[in-house]
Amino acid sequence: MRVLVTGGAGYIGSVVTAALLESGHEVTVLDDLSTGHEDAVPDGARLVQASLHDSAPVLADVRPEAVLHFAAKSLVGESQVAPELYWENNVGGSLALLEAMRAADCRRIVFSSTAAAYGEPEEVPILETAPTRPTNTYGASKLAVDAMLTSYATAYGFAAVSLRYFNVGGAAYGVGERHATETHLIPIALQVAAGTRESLTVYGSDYPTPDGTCIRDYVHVVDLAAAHLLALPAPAAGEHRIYNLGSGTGFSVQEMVDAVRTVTGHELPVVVGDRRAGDPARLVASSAKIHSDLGWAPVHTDLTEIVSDAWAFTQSR
Ligand SMILES: NC(=O)c1ccc[n+]([C@@H]2O[C@H](COP(=O)([O-])OP(=O)(O)OC[C@H]3O[C@@H](n4cnc5c(N)ncnc54)[C@H](O)[C@@H]3O)[C@@H](O)[C@H]2O)c1
Ligand SMILES: O=c1ccn([C@@H]2O[C@H](COP(=O)(O)OP(=O)(O)O[C@H]3O[C@H](CO)[C@H](O)[C@H](O)[C@H]3O)[C@@H](O)[C@H]2O)c(=O)[nH]1
Repeated sequence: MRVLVTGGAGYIGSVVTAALLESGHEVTVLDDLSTGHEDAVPDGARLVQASLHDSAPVLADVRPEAVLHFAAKSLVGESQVAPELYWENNVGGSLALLEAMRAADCRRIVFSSTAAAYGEPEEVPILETAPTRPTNTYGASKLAVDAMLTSYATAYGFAAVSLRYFNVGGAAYGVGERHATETHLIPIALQVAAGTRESLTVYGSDYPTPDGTCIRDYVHVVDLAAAHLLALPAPAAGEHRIYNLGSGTGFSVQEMVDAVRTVTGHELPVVVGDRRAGDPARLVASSAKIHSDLGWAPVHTDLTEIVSDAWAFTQSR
């Protein structure tokens, strides 16, 4: 297929671009390089540096058969203090993209949604039918785009899939997580191991979990890429599917610290700090739906493997 990947210079978008190229797809990346890197775009893909807001001429030129839409702002804390950036970029930008698709008669899309759409869960593992009550503007902006896709499927025959990622980790094809502003646990812990940061602050050790630290569901970016390839041709015209993507296993922050110590051999100084506002105690996905519909199952579920692959990337920089 001829595909357009928005956000293909970012962490997940660049890995999925490499996987698409490997499967024989023709890829154009649209990215404004606000948090991405030109050198992360895999060889073989064309980069057009543009914003989602200016995507119409790009769609008219490329005439893609499908769009994979990763481009977004995704810092939870920032979304709370500067919400306009999230409504403007994630919601306004996605609306501009959908309109550009409509004008170019491209009606197939896979969208990066998030576990943050659910907010504090009533039940774990989280099913797609769980209530969606985001606790931050980032999650709310992604949920708004999910709603947009449902209406574009109904009104305009879009074939759409929202993939709700849980915590993505690992690296592949020589690309990995690399942000000027880093908030995610694995890259921060690896910066400490690499000596570019002094210590890791664990946000709270008084949660109602076995070791008192938060539990998350870590999914390897390679498994995530495989899900995108399966999702791309799956929906019929007029259909909007929503799938969770996680490994189905929860690991605590403390277990992650232990894994990073094992993989890197670094003592990893840790400071126990206050809870971070809006962090649920336990987020674990049920990915049963995508398993039964598309046959997806995560393969790289070992925490050590996720951390090792991210560590190899960190060391390669
Ligand atoms: N990393 C995770 O654990 C995680 C979890 C759930 C969902 N997601 C979602 O997955 C997607 C990719 O996340 P990531 O971690 O790779 O982030 P990233 O910041 O590395 O990548 C996002 C890319 O989009 C580009 N971009 C942002 N706004 C743009 C705009 N208006 N026009 C054009 N390009 C723009 C950035 O330059 C960047 O290259 C995001 O939509 C994010 O919300 C990520
Ligand atoms: O320096 C840090 C960074 C994180 N954490 C903890 O580590 C866990 C993971 O935090 P991340 O920031 O790596 O990830 P989040 O769980 O906050 O966020 C992820 O899951 C969200 C769903 O709630 C969204 O999908 C979001 O896009 C995605 O990055 C949390 O318990 C957090 O409190 C620390 O203790 N110290």
